[in-house]
Amino acid sequence: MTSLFDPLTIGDIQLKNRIVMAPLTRNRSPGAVPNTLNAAYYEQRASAGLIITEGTPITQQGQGYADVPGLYTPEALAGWKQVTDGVHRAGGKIVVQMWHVGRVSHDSLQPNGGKPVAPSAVTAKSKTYLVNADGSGAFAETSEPRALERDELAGIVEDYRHAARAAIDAGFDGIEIHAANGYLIDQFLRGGSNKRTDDYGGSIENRARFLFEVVDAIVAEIGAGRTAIRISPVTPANDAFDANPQPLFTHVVEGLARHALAYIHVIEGATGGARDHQQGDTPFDYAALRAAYAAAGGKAAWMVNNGYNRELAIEAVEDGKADLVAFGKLFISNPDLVERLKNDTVMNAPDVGTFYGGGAKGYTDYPALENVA
Ligand SMILES: C=C(C(=O)O)c1ccccc1
Repeated sequence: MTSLFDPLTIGDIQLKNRIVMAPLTRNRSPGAVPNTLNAAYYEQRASAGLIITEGTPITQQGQGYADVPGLYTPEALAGWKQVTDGVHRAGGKIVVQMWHVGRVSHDSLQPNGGKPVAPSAVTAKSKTYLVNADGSGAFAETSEPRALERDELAGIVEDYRHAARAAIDAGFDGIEIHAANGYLIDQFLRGGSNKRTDDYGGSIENRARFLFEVVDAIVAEIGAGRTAIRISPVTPANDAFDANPQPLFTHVVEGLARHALAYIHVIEGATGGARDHQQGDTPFDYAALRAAYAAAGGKAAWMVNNGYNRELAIEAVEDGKADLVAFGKLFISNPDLVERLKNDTVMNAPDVGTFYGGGAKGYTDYPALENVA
């Protein structure tokens, strides 16, 4: 029987276990440049089978929150090289989550203070995180976006391709395309945010077109075995909504089956919330989604996330419902989570007040077991 603690090869990447550090925004990279504190934080967690970095914007246009690390300047790429070197020295594997926030942004973060971009000029009922002149951080209403012109889309696909190449050159073992949580790619997918009347809007096929163009470009650049994707079929995060998610995401995974990707990462339910959250008339059927992916020839590892504890995670892998389980908050407060799960030991409780912004407090100062008196 397969165990959560067994090794696994996903695409071109060999993992020592099936426990994944989920992408976690922490807003601790001023100037969008990863720093030595970030490197220490990730290195502390290198016992994970796989680390997925926090969301990392591919361009300034794709930046929606203050002090998140980018993937688009030489300084940031040098900073990421520090991170990947440290994780590899500690025996870990790490992929970067490539992020374009679309409408979930603020004019003050955009090039020349312009409007954020989106499939349509529909403002997200959401907030983003800004850092004030005095260094204090605060959440602010997202700005009204402008609709992307059709002839701008190829340029953004090129930005994803270019960033994927830069990520591999910075030492990452692969990349995860952020297609979840109401950000740009998800905005194209969902009917609530995509009101386009061209061939990128309307039908499910049209709304998924941009996603597949991004996936195809990245696979062509770095190979399918280093490419993965995160989706969130029913999350309401960042005002994401679609009235009929099952056929929409069935079409998405059937299209993804064309490539031998490393993994498919699925957020079950509302991100950070109820696992049984529902959008549309019927509960979402995750088993049917995976079955549709397999029926279309998909062979990538299946990663699940949201609200998993030790028991649920062990059961999901043993029952064959998942190949990998991603943990978020538990990895924030337990750098040695793998050991704690393996030995079923006590866990450090996460300090919600230090999730976003700040320094070492609530970031690199959580004790590992050997440091617990
Ligand atoms: C990248 C994020 C996501 O995927 O939801 C995020 C951004 C800000 C705060 C929490 C999470």
